Amino acid sequence: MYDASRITTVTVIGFGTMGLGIVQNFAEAGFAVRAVDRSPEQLQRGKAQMASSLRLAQEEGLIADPEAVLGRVSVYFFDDFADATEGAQLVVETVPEVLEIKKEVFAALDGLPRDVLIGSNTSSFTVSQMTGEMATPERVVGLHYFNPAHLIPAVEVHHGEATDPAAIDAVIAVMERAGKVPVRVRKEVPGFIINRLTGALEREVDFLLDNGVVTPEDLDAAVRASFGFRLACLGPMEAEDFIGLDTSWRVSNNVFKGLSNADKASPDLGEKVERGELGVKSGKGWYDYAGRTTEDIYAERDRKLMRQLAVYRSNNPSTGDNS
Ligand SMILES: NC(=O)c1ccc[n+]([C@@H]2O[C@H](COP(=O)([O-])OP(=O)(O)OC[C@H]3O[C@@H](n4cnc5c(N)ncnc54)[C@H](O)[C@@H]3O)[C@@H](O)[C@H]2O)c1
Repeated sequence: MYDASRITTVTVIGFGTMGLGIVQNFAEAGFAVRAVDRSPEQLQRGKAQMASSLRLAQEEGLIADPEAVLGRVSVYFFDDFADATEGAQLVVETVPEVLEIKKEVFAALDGLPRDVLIGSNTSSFTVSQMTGEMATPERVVGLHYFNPAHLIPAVEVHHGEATDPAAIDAVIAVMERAGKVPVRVRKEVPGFIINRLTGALEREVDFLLDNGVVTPEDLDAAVRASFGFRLACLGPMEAEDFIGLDTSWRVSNNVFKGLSNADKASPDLGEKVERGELGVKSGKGWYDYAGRTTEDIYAERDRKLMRQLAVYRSNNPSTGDNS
C-alpha cells in the first residue's frame, strides 16, 4: 500500500525552528517540498533564512546549487491546507509541542487519501497519545529529528499501537533516500532513545553545576574534548568494547552509587528561565551573546556542524551526500 520509491513530493506543516531544517533536508535530497505555516511572517522569514543557510552549505561544499534547492520549495498558509497537501505522498508535521495543536493538525490530516504517509516530529508525545481520535492512525509514524534538522544525520523512527509496520518500513526507506540515518525505536517509550540519554546527561550537568564542581565553560570544554569528541565516531557500545566490558562493569558499579537521582530540573535553571535568560533566542543563557546578530551566531554553529558532517560522511560512506 505504501510505496516509498514513488514518493517525490513532501508537505511539511510548521516552518519554524525544526520545519526549516526538515524542508531544507528534503529539498537538498531532490524532493519537491511544500512548507506550510500559520504565520505569513514565518513563511517569508523562513525562506530567507533557508536561502542564507544554503549559501553557507555551498561555501562548505555540501551542496552545488542553492538556487536549484530553493526552487524545489514552495510555501503555503495553513488555510490553503488542501492545496498544500494535494498530491503529496508524505506529510510531516512539526507544529508546536502542544497536544491540542497536534490533535488539530492530525484531525485535518485524517481526511487525506489513506496511502498518504504521515510523520510527526513530536519530541515528547507518544504516537498513540496524538492519534487516538483519528480514523486512520495506521499511517502515522513518529519522526524525531534533531536540531538543526538539515545537518544532524539521525532521525528516530517510532510508532504507536495502531501504526502499520509497512508504514514504518516505508518511512525508513524515505529517510534513507533523504540522506538521513533512521534509527528504529522498537517500543513506545517516553523520550524515545536519545531524549532519555540526553536527559540522563542533563541531570548530571545540573548536579555538577549546582554543587560547584565545574563551571559551565569548563564543562563544555571537557565534554567537547572527551566523550563528545569520541561519540561522533564511536557509539557508547563500541566505546565500551574498547574500554573492556570488565573494566566498564567495575567502574559503573562504583560510579552509579554517587549519581544524581533528581526527578526535577535544577531550580537554578528554572530561575534563569524566569529571568528570561533563554539562550541564543533571548541573547543570554549560559553565555552572553550581546553585540552579535542571531544570523552570525547560527552561521558559526552551522559552519562547524557542516565540517563535522563532511567528516561523518567520509567515516560512514553509506550515509547521504546531496552535493
Ligand atoms: N526545537 C528543537 O530543538 C526540536 C527538536 C526536535 C523536535 N522538536 C519538535 O518539533 C516540533 C516543532 O518545534 P519547533 O521548535 O520547530 O517549534 P517552533 O515554534 O519554532 O515552530 C513551530 C511552527 O509551527 C507553526 N504553527 C503553529 N500552529 C500551526 C498549524 N496549525 N499549522 C501550521 N503551522 C503551525 C508556528 O507558526 C511555527 O512557525 C515540536 O513538536 C517539537 O517538540 C523540536
